Amino acid sequence: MHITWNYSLVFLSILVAMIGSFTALTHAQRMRESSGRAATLWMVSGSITLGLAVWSMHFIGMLAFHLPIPIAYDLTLTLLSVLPVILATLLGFRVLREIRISTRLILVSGLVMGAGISAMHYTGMAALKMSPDIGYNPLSFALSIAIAIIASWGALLMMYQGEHIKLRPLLRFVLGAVIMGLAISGMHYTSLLGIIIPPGSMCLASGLRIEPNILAMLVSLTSLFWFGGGILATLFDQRMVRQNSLALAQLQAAHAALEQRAQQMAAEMTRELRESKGMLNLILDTVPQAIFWKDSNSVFLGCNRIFARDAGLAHPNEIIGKTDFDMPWTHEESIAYRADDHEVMSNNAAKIHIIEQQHNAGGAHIWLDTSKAPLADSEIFGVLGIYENITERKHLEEEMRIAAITFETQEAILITDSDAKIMRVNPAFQEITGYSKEEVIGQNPRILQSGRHDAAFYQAMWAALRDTGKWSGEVWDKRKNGEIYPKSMTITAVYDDNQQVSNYVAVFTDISQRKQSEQEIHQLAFYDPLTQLPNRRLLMDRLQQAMAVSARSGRHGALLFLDLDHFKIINDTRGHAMGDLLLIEVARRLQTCVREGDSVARLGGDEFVVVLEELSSRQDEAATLTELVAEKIRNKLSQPYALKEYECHTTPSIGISLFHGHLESVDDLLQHADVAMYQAKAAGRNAIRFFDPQMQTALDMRADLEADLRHALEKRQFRLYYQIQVDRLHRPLGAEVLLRWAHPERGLVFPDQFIPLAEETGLIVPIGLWVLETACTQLKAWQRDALTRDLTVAVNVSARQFHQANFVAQVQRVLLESGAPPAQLKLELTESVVLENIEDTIGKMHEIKKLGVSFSMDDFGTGYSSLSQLKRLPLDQIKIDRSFVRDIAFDSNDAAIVHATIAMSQALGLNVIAEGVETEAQREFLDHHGCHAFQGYLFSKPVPLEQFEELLN
Ligand SMILES: Nc1nc2c(ncn2[C@@H]2O[C@H](COP(=O)(O)O[C@H]3[C@@H](O)[C@H](n4cnc5c(=O)[nH]c(N)nc54)O[C@@H]3COP(=O)(O)O)[C@@H](O)[C@H]2O)c(=O)[nH]1
Repeated sequence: MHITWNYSLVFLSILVAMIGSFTALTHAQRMRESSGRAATLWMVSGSITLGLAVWSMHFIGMLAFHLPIPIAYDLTLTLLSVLPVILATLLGFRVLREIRISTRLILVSGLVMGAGISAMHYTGMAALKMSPDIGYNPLSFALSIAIAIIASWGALLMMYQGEHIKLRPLLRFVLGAVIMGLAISGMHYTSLLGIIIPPGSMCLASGLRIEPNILAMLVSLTSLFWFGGGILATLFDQRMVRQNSLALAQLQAAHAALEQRAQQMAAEMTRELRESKGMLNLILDTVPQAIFWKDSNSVFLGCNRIFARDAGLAHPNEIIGKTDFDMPWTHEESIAYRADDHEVMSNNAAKIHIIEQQHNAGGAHIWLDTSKAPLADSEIFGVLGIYENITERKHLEEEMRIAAITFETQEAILITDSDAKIMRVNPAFQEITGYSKEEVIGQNPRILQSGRHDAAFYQAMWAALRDTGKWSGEVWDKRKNGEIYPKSMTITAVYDDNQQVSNYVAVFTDISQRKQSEQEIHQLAFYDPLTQLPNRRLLMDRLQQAMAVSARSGRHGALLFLDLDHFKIINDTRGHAMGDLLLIEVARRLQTCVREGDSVARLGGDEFVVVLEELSSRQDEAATLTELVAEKIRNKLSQPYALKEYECHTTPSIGISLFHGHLESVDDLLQHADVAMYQAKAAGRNAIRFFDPQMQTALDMRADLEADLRHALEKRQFRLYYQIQVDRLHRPLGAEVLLRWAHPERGLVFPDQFIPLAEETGLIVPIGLWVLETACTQLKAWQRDALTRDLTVAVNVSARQFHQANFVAQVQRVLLESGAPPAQLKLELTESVVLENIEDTIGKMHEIKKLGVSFSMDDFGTGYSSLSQLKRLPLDQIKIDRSFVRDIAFDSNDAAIVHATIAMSQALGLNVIAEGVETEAQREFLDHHGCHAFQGYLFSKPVPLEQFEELLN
């Protein structure tokens, strides 16, 4: 079908498209420059404007399109065709609202808008309602759509990415509008160029049928009117915006001026504030206390330098935002601080002088005096704290407290001024001296002097104080009651800052007790507690001194060793208490016998030593003088002793050893005197003997004897001799076994020579047992012979042997083992054996008697046993000592003693036997006076067993 064109309308359509595009783009620009609802309004109006521009261009373009058939437009579709383009533009403009418009956004927006334009066009074409339908050349169809999209992109790129093109914005807008207008109209006419309307086609639309030129004019005018309104609105809005901008600029200028002024004022205020803050900080840092302030949550807001230093911070500002738990003090301390904060804030009341300890940053333990107060304006917003480090003060207080306590000590303290005038005394001083402080303050300490020290003593004291500032020593002073007492004192001079003595402090203790204890200890250590005489230790010391003196002076000295004769018997018979009294009296008498420079000592028991000094340079003279003293002593000690109700007698045996310098040792000297004393004893007691070298020989012999004795038993050197005991008709009653020592060199040694030694060394115990065993074995052997079957055997038992704890068991065992008849065994005990621990003796004797063994009291009359004691002993026989028998015929005393002994034995129902019977006269006397059993050389000496048995035959 042939198509013709009205080119005026074509031109008009393109113009409308461009003007509409321009209007729409200005709206789009306003949209971007506005915000909120205004932007939306511009977006909608721009979309409608572009839609209208496309639609008007299409409509005018279609009026320029002439077909040879009548055509009309379906009104509804024609009107509806505007919607796709409006909607697409809305969508495209919405994209353009973004602040930053990227190329991608432009591509999207252009695509949408191109699609909208195309949609509008082909919808508008459909409004023709051609029959058959209009066909489209596919190439022109595609090209039309491409032109719509590409031209839209071009317009938008020009608008929003065209800043590189050096054009004024308005020109860019115009160019954009031209491109957009070309896009719309290009699309339109490209599409129409490819339109295919077959011949015979008919337009079925029944729309408006108005003169196309008039309609074109109407549409054009309406559109242009719209576009003009739009441009006006844009211009108005721009103007408004410009005015607003101007107003804004003015406002901003005013604001800037105001701000500048404000800044000036702020700077000024800041400067002033800085100055005042600086002053405040200066004040805070100058205050000698630590200051801090916290908010209501106990978070630090600030502090001064002292606090910062205590907290270990380099600068006070570092405290801000920290809490106590960030500080170096302990967790517990932090809790306590926060509790104080809370208390202060909740009570709205200050808390002052909280004395507390804290661990500061250096780890030191310090004392703080803290005060806290609430910080408030309209309400409490924090707490202000201030504290002072009072550690020094605390230490001072502590020292003063200690000093005060020290002053209350047990030691007396006296403080004087530099002139020695008493200023202060403590309670201990008052207690020790008896003076109240009122009595002594203002006085000179010399009121305490006892007078025991001379002026030199005090001069030395003051000299020491002057030279060293100190004196200590022991002083004898006087109490108020006049009692003189020793004290241990230290005086210290106190100096002032100018090194001048300001005070003297004397500290002393009463050492009376100590002195007394020392004295007691000394007494115990060096003196015999019973007699108060020097003991062995002190004697040795004095002896050393005496020898030293002798060495210097060349004069002889003498050592007298005394032993009381038979003291043991007195002790045992009269009791130890009486023995003690005797020893005390002996000591007293001894002291009266010597000069002041001489010494009397007690070695122990009944042994005393006297040391005589400075006798003479000649030995013979010294010996004579010593003998005189010894004689005096012997005489004095031999006088009766009245001990309570008893009268006692004793005599001393005195051994003397002279000394001259250090020729011999102290021990040797003592031993020599001891040996001499034994000589005196051996000489019958109550005697005086000087030590001489022969004595030493005897001593050595004794040592040799002891060595031999120790091996005698094992070497079977002992023998038993038997001495017969007979009745008045000379019939054998039995025998006393007597010990002999058959020594290979010494020959036959008699008991007197070794029994005392055996007693001393304890060897008597095994020896005595051997005697008992041998005697019992013999007794048993004799049972086999009628001649010997009834004989008794008497065995001597020594003290040491008898007092063994197991002596009874020993006898029992020996009897059992030997099979000897106990009734024929007789044990001979001496008085000294019996009287030593008499209770034990009686007990043992009873036990042995129960075994069937009998007892004979040996050497009767030589001891000190009393009748009352004898009565208690379970004796069977009394043996009259040979010393009484010897002179029985000549000595009436001995005769009387023997007579009395026999009578007493008879009275007590005891047998009596006499030993040492050597003559017929003695035998007759004894027999005549009632003693009918005899032992002595008259009948036989002690003989070996074989001779004894021969004797029986
Ligand atoms: N503990 C023990 N002591 C014993 C033992 N054997 C002896 N002794 C004691 O030794 C003392 C001396 O004994 P001894 O030298 O044997 O003298 C005895 C007789 O020989 C002697 N005696 C006897 N008759 C006479 C006499 O007529 N004249 C005279 N001059 N001497 C005589 O007497 C001694 C016996 O004395 P006694 O024992 O008192 O009966 C002696 O005292 C024994 O104690 C022993 O084994 N154990």
